[in-house]
Amino acid sequence: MAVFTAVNDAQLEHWLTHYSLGKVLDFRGIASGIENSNFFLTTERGEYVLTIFEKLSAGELPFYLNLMRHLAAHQVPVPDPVLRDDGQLFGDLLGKPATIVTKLAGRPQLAPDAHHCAEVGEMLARMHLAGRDFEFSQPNLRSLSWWEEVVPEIEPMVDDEQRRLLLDELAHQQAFFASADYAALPGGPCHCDLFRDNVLFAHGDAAGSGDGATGLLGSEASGDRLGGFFDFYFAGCDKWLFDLAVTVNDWCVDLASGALDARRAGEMVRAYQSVRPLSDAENRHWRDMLRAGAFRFWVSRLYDFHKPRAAEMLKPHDPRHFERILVDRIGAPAPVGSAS
Ligand SMILES: Nc1ncnc2c1ncn2[C@@H]1O[C@H](COP(=O)(O)OP(=O)(O)O)[C@@H](O)[C@H]1O
Ligand SMILES: N[C@@H](CCOP(=O)(O)O)C(=O)O
Repeated sequence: MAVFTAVNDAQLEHWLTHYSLGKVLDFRGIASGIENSNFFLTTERGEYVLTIFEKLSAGELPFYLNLMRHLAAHQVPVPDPVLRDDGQLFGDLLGKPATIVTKLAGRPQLAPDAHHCAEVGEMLARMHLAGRDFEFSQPNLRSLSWWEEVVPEIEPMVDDEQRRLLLDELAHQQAFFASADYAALPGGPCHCDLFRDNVLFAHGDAAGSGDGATGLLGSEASGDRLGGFFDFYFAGCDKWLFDLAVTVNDWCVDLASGALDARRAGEMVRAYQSVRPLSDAENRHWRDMLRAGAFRFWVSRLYDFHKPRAAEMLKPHDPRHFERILVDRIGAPAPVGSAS
C-alpha cells in the first residue's frame, strides 16, 4: 500500500484549480511504491500521475523535476512535470509538496531478456547525452561521502566477514575516487537507481494505449517496447559509467548467484555503446564501477535493514543480494563489457 496521504474529491478539485487540465474523469491511488503517495489521474486533457512527496522537501524538488522536464523536452521518455498556471512545477497539497507528471505507458518488466536490456542500455546512453546541457547540478547524494558517513554506523552491526568486506571495499573505492583516472571519467546527470521497477515496457496492443502523447520506442521483435524511465528521486550528477554499472547490476544479474548474465549484460553494454562508446579509461575501470554500483546498494540496504526509519512501512530489501553481487564483481575473471 502506497497511499500514505489520502486525497478526497473536494481536495483534488481545489488542487486542480491551479492547473488547466479540464474535468477529472478518474482518480485512483497506486498500490505500489514505497516513498511517496502516487495516484493515477485522468482528466479531459489526458492521463497523469499525481505524486505527494512524503519525505523530500520543497527545496529538494527543483533538481529532480527540472531534470525530468529537460529530458522529456529532449525526447527521452520520462514523466514530464505539468506546469501549474502560475508557472511552478509543484505546489503544496495537504501540507506536503506535490506535483503532476505525464503518465508513461506500460508496466515494469521484472524478468527481462536481452532485448529489454538492449532497449534500456540504448536509452540510458541517450539520456546521458541529453543531460549534457542541463543547467542544474546536484551530486549523487548516495555516493562516496554518504558511504563514508554511514559505514561506521553499520559496521558494528554486521558479522566479521561482512565488516572486512565493507571496510576493504570502502578503502578500494576511496582510492578509486581519488585517482586521476576517476577524475577524468565523463559524467553528468544520472538516474542512479535505474532498476527494473523504475522502467516501464508496454506489450503488443497495450503499447498503443495511454495518453497518446507519450510515444513508445523500440523494436517490435519481442512485442515489448520501452515506455520510459521514472522515479528520478535518487538522481544526481555522477560518472555516466556508474549509472551504467548500477543498471547492469540489476537488469543483467543471475538472481540466484549474483553473477552477471553474459548475454543480457553484453547486449546492454553493446546497445549503450551504439549511442555513446566507452573510452579506454571507462573500459579499464568497468570492474571498479560495477563494484561501486554494488557497494552503493549493499550499503543502503544494510543501512535500511539495521537502522529502519520510525515511519518505515515496508519490509526493507534484502542486503545479502548486493553482498553476493559485490563479491562476484570483485572476483569475476573479466566482467562482461570490460576490455581488461
Ligand atoms: N509517470 C508514471 N507513469 C506511469 N506509471 C507511473 C508513473 N510514476 C509512477 N508510476 C507507477 O507508480 C508506481 C509507484 O511509483 P514509484 O515512483 O515507484 O513510487 P515511490 O516513489 O513511492 O517508490 C510505479 O510502480 C508505477 O507503476
Ligand atoms: N532500488 C533500490 C531501492 C530504491 O528505492 P525505489 O523503490 O524508490 O527505487 C534497491 O533496490 O535497494
